Amino acid sequence: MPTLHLEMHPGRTVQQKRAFVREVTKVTAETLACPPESVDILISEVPRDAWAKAGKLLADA
Ligand SMILES: O=C(O)/C=C/C=C(\O)C(=O)O
Repeated sequence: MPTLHLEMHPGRTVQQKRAFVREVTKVTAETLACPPESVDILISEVPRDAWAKAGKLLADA
């Protein structure tokens, strides 16, 4: 089964996440030719003080 992982900062509403998983599931099922029921999406919310880029925490940028 396709399993998609999304890592992003906290702050999106549940409505935004609901719309995201609905649309991404639809596109995944169409493009990968699999049933929507087989598509899992895991959303992880990583705060800016736990995410670094180029050696710097995003919270410090
Ligand atoms: O990596 C960055 O500079 C920005 C990442 C942004 C997100 O993950 C987000 O908007 O959730």
